[in-house]
Amino acid sequence: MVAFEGVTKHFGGANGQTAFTALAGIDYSVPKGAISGIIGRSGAGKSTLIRLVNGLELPSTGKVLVDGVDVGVLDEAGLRGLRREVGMIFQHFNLLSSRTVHDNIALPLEIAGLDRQAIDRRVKPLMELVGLSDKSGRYPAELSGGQKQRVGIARALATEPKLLLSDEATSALDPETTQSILELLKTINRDLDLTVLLITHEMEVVKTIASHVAVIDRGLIVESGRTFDVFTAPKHETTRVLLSATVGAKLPEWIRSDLKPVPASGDRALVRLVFFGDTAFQPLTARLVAEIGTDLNILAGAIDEIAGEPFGSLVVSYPADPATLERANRFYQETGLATEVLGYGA
Ligand SMILES: Nc1ncnc2c1ncn2[C@@H]1O[C@H](COP(=O)(O)OP(=O)(O)OP(=O)(O)O)[C@@H](O)[C@H]1O
Repeated sequence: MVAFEGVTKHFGGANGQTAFTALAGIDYSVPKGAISGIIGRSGAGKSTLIRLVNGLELPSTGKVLVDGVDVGVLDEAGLRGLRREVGMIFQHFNLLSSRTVHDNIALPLEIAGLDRQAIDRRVKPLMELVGLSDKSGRYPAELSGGQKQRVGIARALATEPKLLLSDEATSALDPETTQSILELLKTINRDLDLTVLLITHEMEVVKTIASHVAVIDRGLIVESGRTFDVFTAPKHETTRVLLSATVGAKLPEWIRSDLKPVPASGDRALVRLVFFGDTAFQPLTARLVAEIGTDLNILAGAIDEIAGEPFGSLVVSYPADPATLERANRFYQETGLATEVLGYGA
Protein backbone atom coordinates (compact mmCIF):
# COMPACT_ATOMS: atom_id res chain seq x y z
CA MET A 1 0.00 0.00 0.00
CA VAL A 2 2.83 2.36 0.95
CA ALA A 3 6.43 1.72 -0.09
CA PHE A 4 9.45 3.74 0.99
CA GLU A 5 12.36 3.15 -1.37
CA GLY A 6 15.74 4.47 -0.27
CA VAL A 7 14.12 7.53 1.30
CA THR A 8 16.29 10.22 2.88
CA LYS A 9 15.23 13.57 4.27
CA HIS A 10 17.63 16.35 5.14
CA PHE A 11 16.56 19.64 6.72
CA GLY A 12 18.43 22.91 6.41
CA GLY A 13 21.85 23.07 4.78
CA ALA A 14 21.23 26.41 3.12
CA ASN A 15 23.72 29.29 3.44
CA GLY A 16 26.62 26.97 4.18
CA GLN A 17 24.99 25.41 7.29
CA THR A 18 25.29 21.67 7.78
CA ALA A 19 22.10 19.84 6.87
CA PHE A 20 20.34 17.75 9.50
CA THR A 21 19.53 14.19 8.43
CA ALA A 22 16.08 13.21 9.76
CA LEU A 23 15.72 10.10 7.57
CA ALA A 24 18.89 8.29 6.56
CA GLY A 25 17.69 5.71 4.01
CA ILE A 26 14.31 4.10 4.62
CA ASP A 27 13.27 0.95 2.78
CA TYR A 28 9.96 -0.30 4.11
CA SER A 29 6.58 -1.52 2.84
CA VAL A 30 3.29 -1.07 4.67
CA PRO A 31 1.05 -4.08 4.03
CA LYS A 32 -2.35 -3.41 2.47
CA GLY A 33 -5.37 -3.88 4.72
CA ALA A 34 -3.32 -4.14 7.91
CA ILE A 35 -2.83 -1.85 10.88
CA SER A 36 0.90 -1.09 11.02
CA GLY A 37 2.73 0.80 13.70
CA ILE A 38 5.97 2.75 13.57
CA ILE A 39 7.62 3.17 16.93
CA GLY A 40 10.70 5.07 17.97
CA ARG A 41 12.13 7.49 20.47
CA SER A 42 11.40 11.19 20.32
CA GLY A 43 13.25 12.72 17.37
CA ALA A 44 13.79 9.36 15.62
CA GLY A 45 12.00 10.58 12.48
CA LYS A 46 8.45 9.19 12.89
CA SER A 47 6.57 12.38 12.06
CA THR A 48 8.83 13.16 9.12
CA LEU A 49 8.25 9.66 7.75
CA ILE A 50 4.46 9.81 8.00
CA ARG A 51 4.32 13.35 6.53
CA LEU A 52 6.02 12.03 3.39
CA VAL A 53 3.06 9.74 2.72
CA ASN A 54 0.56 12.50 2.01
CA GLY A 55 3.08 14.89 0.49
CA LEU A 56 3.31 17.28 3.48
CA GLU A 57 7.06 16.74 3.09
CA LEU A 58 8.99 15.54 0.06
CA PRO A 59 11.98 13.18 0.27
CA SER A 60 15.47 14.57 -0.37
CA THR A 61 16.28 11.37 -2.26
CA GLY A 62 14.38 8.12 -2.89
CA LYS A 63 10.69 7.50 -3.52
CA VAL A 64 7.48 7.19 -1.55
CA LEU A 65 4.85 5.17 -3.41
CA VAL A 66 1.19 5.15 -2.34
CA ASP A 67 -0.72 2.41 -4.12
CA GLY A 68 2.00 2.47 -6.78
CA VAL A 69 1.89 6.28 -7.28
CA ASP A 70 5.13 8.23 -6.70
CA VAL A 71 4.14 11.07 -4.35
CA GLY A 72 7.24 13.08 -5.32
CA VAL A 73 6.15 13.69 -8.91
CA LEU A 74 2.57 14.84 -8.20
CA ASP A 75 1.53 18.39 -9.12
CA GLU A 76 -0.98 20.42 -7.03
CA ALA A 77 -4.00 18.62 -8.52
CA GLY A 78 -2.30 15.26 -8.03
CA LEU A 79 -1.58 16.10 -4.39
CA ARG A 80 -5.22 17.09 -3.80
CA GLY A 81 -6.26 13.72 -5.28
CA LEU A 82 -3.76 11.91 -3.07
CA ARG A 83 -5.07 13.64 0.06
CA ARG A 84 -8.59 12.40 -0.73
CA GLU A 85 -7.15 8.85 -0.78
CA VAL A 86 -5.11 9.35 2.40
CA GLY A 87 -6.88 10.53 5.58
CA MET A 88 -4.95 11.74 8.60
CA ILE A 89 -5.64 12.11 12.32
CA PHE A 90 -3.53 14.08 14.79
CA GLN A 91 -2.57 14.13 18.45
CA HIS A 92 -4.27 17.49 19.04
CA PHE A 93 -7.22 16.73 16.72
CA ASN A 94 -6.76 19.95 14.62
CA LEU A 95 -10.49 20.76 14.56
CA LEU A 96 -11.76 24.19 13.58
CA SER A 97 -13.18 25.74 16.75
CA SER A 98 -15.66 27.92 14.85
CA ARG A 99 -17.28 24.93 13.13
CA THR A 100 -19.74 22.43 14.57
CA VAL A 101 -19.11 18.68 14.63
CA HIS A 102 -21.13 18.31 11.43
CA ASP A 103 -19.28 21.12 9.68
CA ASN A 104 -15.82 19.93 10.75
CA ILE A 105 -16.57 16.53 9.23
CA ALA A 106 -18.00 18.22 6.15
CA LEU A 107 -14.90 20.35 5.49
CA PRO A 108 -12.98 17.97 3.17
CA LEU A 109 -16.20 17.38 1.21
CA GLU A 110 -16.73 21.13 0.77
CA ILE A 111 -13.15 21.41 -0.48
CA ALA A 112 -13.85 18.54 -2.88
CA GLY A 113 -16.79 20.59 -4.22
CA LEU A 114 -19.76 18.42 -3.16
CA ASP A 115 -23.14 20.13 -2.79
CA ARG A 116 -24.93 20.51 0.56
CA GLN A 117 -27.23 17.52 0.09
CA ALA A 118 -24.43 15.18 -0.97
CA ILE A 119 -22.41 16.40 2.01
CA ASP A 120 -25.25 15.71 4.46
CA ARG A 121 -25.76 12.25 2.99
CA ARG A 122 -22.08 11.48 3.67
CA VAL A 123 -21.71 13.17 7.07
CA LYS A 124 -24.73 11.54 8.77
CA PRO A 125 -23.51 7.92 8.58
CA LEU A 126 -20.01 9.07 9.58
CA MET A 127 -21.38 10.65 12.75
CA GLU A 128 -23.19 7.39 13.46
CA LEU A 129 -20.04 5.36 12.81
CA VAL A 130 -18.06 7.33 15.38
CA GLY A 131 -20.97 7.49 17.85
CA LEU A 132 -21.61 11.25 17.71
CA SER A 133 -25.03 11.51 16.05
CA ASP A 134 -26.37 13.46 19.03
CA LYS A 135 -23.52 16.00 18.90
CA SER A 136 -24.03 17.25 15.34
CA GLY A 137 -24.51 20.92 16.30
CA ARG A 138 -21.92 21.05 19.11
CA TYR A 139 -18.65 22.97 18.88
CA PRO A 140 -15.20 21.44 19.66
CA ALA A 141 -14.99 23.37 22.96
CA GLU A 142 -18.08 21.46 24.15
CA LEU A 143 -16.52 18.02 23.50
CA SER A 144 -14.23 15.72 25.50
CA GLY A 145 -10.83 14.73 24.09
CA GLY A 146 -12.14 11.34 22.98
CA GLN A 147 -15.14 12.94 21.26
CA LYS A 148 -12.85 15.42 19.49
CA GLN A 149 -10.73 12.56 18.19
CA ARG A 150 -13.92 10.84 16.96
CA VAL A 151 -14.70 13.97 14.97
CA GLY A 152 -11.12 13.89 13.65
CA ILE A 153 -11.58 10.28 12.57
CA ALA A 154 -14.94 10.97 10.88
CA ARG A 155 -13.40 13.96 9.04
CA ALA A 156 -10.46 11.80 7.92
CA LEU A 157 -12.90 9.21 6.56
CA ALA A 158 -15.14 11.72 4.78
CA THR A 159 -13.49 11.37 1.38
CA GLU A 160 -13.55 7.55 1.66
CA PRO A 161 -9.75 7.13 1.75
CA LYS A 162 -7.93 3.82 1.32
CA LEU A 163 -5.29 4.72 3.84
CA LEU A 164 -5.51 6.35 7.25
CA LEU A 165 -2.43 7.96 8.82
CA SER A 166 -2.44 8.41 12.56
CA ASP A 167 0.11 10.74 14.16
CA GLU A 168 0.07 10.00 17.92
CA ALA A 169 -3.76 10.02 17.80
CA THR A 170 -4.21 8.71 21.34
CA SER A 171 -1.24 10.38 23.05
CA ALA A 172 -3.35 13.18 24.53
CA LEU A 173 -6.06 10.81 25.83
CA ASP A 174 -6.50 8.94 29.11
CA PRO A 175 -6.10 5.13 29.04
CA GLU A 176 -9.83 4.35 28.93
CA THR A 177 -10.54 6.80 26.11
CA THR A 178 -7.45 5.50 24.30
CA GLN A 179 -8.93 2.00 24.40
CA SER A 180 -12.25 3.18 22.94
CA ILE A 181 -10.48 5.08 20.11
CA LEU A 182 -8.32 2.01 19.38
CA GLU A 183 -11.48 -0.12 19.24
CA LEU A 184 -12.95 2.35 16.74
CA LEU A 185 -9.80 2.21 14.59
CA LYS A 186 -9.94 -1.59 14.65
CA THR A 187 -13.59 -1.53 13.58
CA ILE A 188 -13.02 0.83 10.64
CA ASN A 189 -9.92 -1.10 9.57
CA ARG A 190 -12.03 -4.26 9.43
CA ASP A 191 -15.35 -2.92 8.14
CA LEU A 192 -14.07 -0.34 5.64
CA ASP A 193 -11.05 -2.38 4.55
CA LEU A 194 -8.89 0.61 5.37
CA THR A 195 -5.13 0.32 5.71
CA VAL A 196 -3.92 2.12 8.84
CA LEU A 197 -0.39 3.44 9.39
CA LEU A 198 0.18 4.86 12.84
CA ILE A 199 3.15 6.41 14.55
CA THR A 200 3.32 6.39 18.30
CA HIS A 201 5.66 6.42 21.24
CA GLU A 202 3.09 4.32 23.17
CA MET A 203 4.03 0.65 22.91
CA GLU A 204 0.62 -0.33 24.35
CA VAL A 205 -1.09 1.11 21.28
CA VAL A 206 0.94 -1.05 18.91
CA LYS A 207 0.58 -4.09 21.17
CA THR A 208 -3.21 -3.65 21.20
CA ILE A 209 -4.05 -3.04 17.55
CA ALA A 210 -1.13 -3.27 15.14
CA SER A 211 -0.50 -6.54 13.32
CA HIS A 212 2.83 -5.22 11.99
CA VAL A 213 5.44 -2.93 13.46
CA ALA A 214 8.60 -1.15 12.38
CA VAL A 215 11.13 0.40 14.74
CA ILE A 216 12.81 3.62 13.66
CA ASP A 217 16.04 4.82 15.21
CA ARG A 218 18.01 7.88 14.10
CA GLY A 219 16.31 7.94 10.72
CA LEU A 220 16.66 4.22 9.93
CA ILE A 221 14.27 1.28 10.25
CA VAL A 222 16.27 -1.03 12.51
CA GLU A 223 13.71 -3.81 12.90
CA SER A 224 10.32 -4.72 11.45
CA GLY A 225 7.91 -7.62 11.22
CA ARG A 226 4.74 -9.04 12.79
CA THR A 227 4.09 -7.26 16.07
CA PHE A 228 3.95 -10.55 17.94
CA ASP A 229 7.35 -11.65 16.61
CA VAL A 230 9.06 -8.30 17.21
CA PHE A 231 7.53 -7.81 20.68
CA THR A 232 8.25 -11.33 21.92
CA ALA A 233 11.77 -11.61 20.47
CA PRO A 234 13.15 -8.10 19.86
CA LYS A 235 16.52 -8.23 18.12
CA HIS A 236 17.72 -4.63 18.07
CA GLU A 237 18.88 -2.90 21.25
CA THR A 238 16.56 0.08 20.58
CA THR A 239 13.56 -2.25 20.33
CA ARG A 240 14.55 -3.94 23.58
CA VAL A 241 14.80 -0.61 25.37
CA LEU A 242 11.47 0.62 23.96
CA LEU A 243 9.73 -2.59 24.97
CA SER A 244 11.40 -3.17 28.32
CA ALA A 245 8.50 -1.68 30.28
CA THR A 246 5.75 -3.15 28.10
CA VAL A 247 6.15 -6.84 27.45
CA GLY A 248 6.64 -9.81 29.73
CA ALA A 249 7.92 -10.36 33.24
CA LYS A 250 10.43 -7.91 34.65
CA LEU A 251 13.13 -8.77 37.14
CA PRO A 252 13.57 -6.47 40.10
CA GLU A 253 16.69 -4.33 39.65
CA TRP A 254 18.39 -5.74 42.77
CA ILE A 255 18.33 -9.22 41.26
CA ARG A 256 19.29 -8.07 37.76
CA SER A 257 22.30 -6.04 38.92
CA ASP A 258 23.83 -9.05 40.74
CA LEU A 259 23.68 -11.47 37.80
CA LYS A 260 26.89 -13.09 36.51
CA PRO A 261 27.47 -14.51 33.02
CA VAL A 262 28.95 -17.82 34.32
CA PRO A 263 27.92 -19.77 37.41
CA ALA A 264 30.16 -20.14 40.47
CA SER A 265 29.82 -23.20 42.68
CA GLY A 266 26.45 -23.21 44.48
CA ASP A 267 24.93 -20.53 42.18
CA ARG A 268 21.45 -20.68 40.71
CA ALA A 269 20.49 -20.19 37.07
CA LEU A 270 17.94 -17.45 36.36
CA VAL A 271 15.96 -18.34 33.28
CA ARG A 272 13.10 -16.63 31.48
CA LEU A 273 10.51 -19.11 30.16
CA VAL A 274 8.44 -17.79 27.29
CA PHE A 275 5.02 -19.22 26.53
CA PHE A 276 3.33 -18.59 23.19
CA GLY A 277 1.62 -20.52 20.41
CA ASP A 278 1.21 -24.17 21.49
CA THR A 279 3.23 -23.79 24.66
CA ALA A 280 0.87 -21.09 25.98
CA PHE A 281 -1.82 -23.68 26.62
CA GLN A 282 0.14 -26.53 28.25
CA PRO A 283 0.81 -27.08 31.96
CA LEU A 284 4.56 -26.86 31.38
CA THR A 285 5.54 -25.19 34.66
CA ALA A 286 4.22 -28.10 36.71
CA ARG A 287 6.03 -30.53 34.42
CA LEU A 288 9.26 -28.55 34.74
CA VAL A 289 9.00 -28.81 38.54
CA ALA A 290 8.46 -32.55 38.20
CA GLU A 291 11.48 -32.75 35.92
CA ILE A 292 14.05 -30.78 37.91
CA GLY A 293 12.74 -31.13 41.45
CA THR A 294 11.02 -28.80 43.85
CA ASP A 295 13.98 -26.44 44.26
CA LEU A 296 12.51 -24.14 41.62
CA ASN A 297 11.70 -20.54 42.51
CA ILE A 298 9.34 -18.32 40.56
CA LEU A 299 10.76 -14.77 40.65
CA ALA A 300 8.49 -12.88 38.26
CA GLY A 301 5.69 -13.57 35.83
CA ALA A 302 3.26 -11.95 33.42
CA ILE A 303 0.50 -13.04 31.09
CA ASP A 304 -0.19 -10.79 28.18
CA GLU A 305 -1.90 -10.50 24.80
CA ILE A 306 0.03 -9.11 21.85
CA ALA A 307 -1.80 -8.29 18.63
CA GLY A 308 -4.52 -10.70 19.77
CA GLU A 309 -2.23 -13.64 20.58
CA PRO A 310 -1.54 -14.96 24.10
CA PHE A 311 1.96 -14.55 25.47
CA GLY A 312 3.30 -15.35 28.90
CA SER A 313 6.68 -15.18 30.54
CA LEU A 314 8.00 -16.47 33.82
CA VAL A 315 11.39 -15.90 35.39
CA VAL A 316 12.48 -18.91 37.43
CA SER A 317 15.64 -19.95 39.21
CA TYR A 318 17.04 -23.38 39.97
CA PRO A 319 20.43 -24.82 41.00
CA ALA A 320 23.07 -24.30 38.30
CA ASP A 321 24.76 -27.67 38.86
CA PRO A 322 25.52 -29.60 35.65
CA ALA A 323 22.96 -32.38 36.28
CA THR A 324 20.05 -29.95 36.86
CA LEU A 325 21.01 -27.78 33.88
CA GLU A 326 21.17 -30.87 31.68
CA ARG A 327 17.72 -32.08 32.80
CA ALA A 328 16.22 -28.61 32.28
CA ASN A 329 17.74 -28.21 28.80
CA ARG A 330 16.48 -31.64 27.76
CA PHE A 331 13.01 -30.64 28.95
CA TYR A 332 13.10 -27.40 26.92
CA GLN A 333 14.18 -29.29 23.80
CA GLU A 334 11.46 -31.93 24.18
CA THR A 335 8.65 -29.45 24.82
CA GLY A 336 9.75 -26.64 22.50
CA LEU A 337 9.51 -24.17 25.39
CA ALA A 338 11.42 -20.99 24.50
CA THR A 339 13.90 -19.86 27.13
CA GLU A 340 16.51 -17.21 27.76
CA VAL A 341 19.25 -17.60 30.38
CA LEU A 342 19.39 -14.22 32.14
CA GLY A 343 22.46 -15.11 34.21
CA TYR A 344 23.60 -16.77 37.42
CA GLY A 345 23.52 -15.71 41.03
CA ALA A 346 23.43 -16.87 44.61
N1 LIG B 1 11.16 21.24 9.41
C1 LIG B 1 12.24 20.83 10.06
N2 LIG B 1 13.39 21.53 10.05
C2 LIG B 1 14.50 21.10 10.69
N3 LIG B 1 14.57 19.96 11.41
C3 LIG B 1 13.45 19.20 11.47
C4 LIG B 1 12.24 19.59 10.81
N4 LIG B 1 11.30 18.62 11.06
C5 LIG B 1 11.91 17.70 11.83
N5 LIG B 1 13.19 18.04 12.08
C6 LIG B 1 14.17 17.27 12.88
O1 LIG B 1 14.19 15.93 12.40
C7 LIG B 1 14.28 15.00 13.49
C8 LIG B 1 13.13 14.01 13.40
O2 LIG B 1 11.92 14.69 13.76
P1 LIG B 1 10.50 13.98 13.79
O3 LIG B 1 9.50 15.02 14.20
O4 LIG B 1 10.30 13.25 12.53
O5 LIG B 1 10.74 12.94 14.98
P2 LIG B 1 9.69 12.09 15.79
O6 LIG B 1 10.24 10.72 15.86
O7 LIG B 1 8.34 12.26 15.21
O8 LIG B 1 9.75 12.78 17.20
P3 LIG B 1 8.56 13.09 18.28
O9 LIG B 1 8.09 11.76 18.78
O10 LIG B 1 9.31 13.88 19.34
O11 LIG B 1 7.54 13.89 17.58
C9 LIG B 1 14.28 15.81 14.77
O12 LIG B 1 15.61 15.94 15.25
C10 LIG B 1 13.73 17.17 14.34
O13 LIG B 1 14.29 18.21 15.13
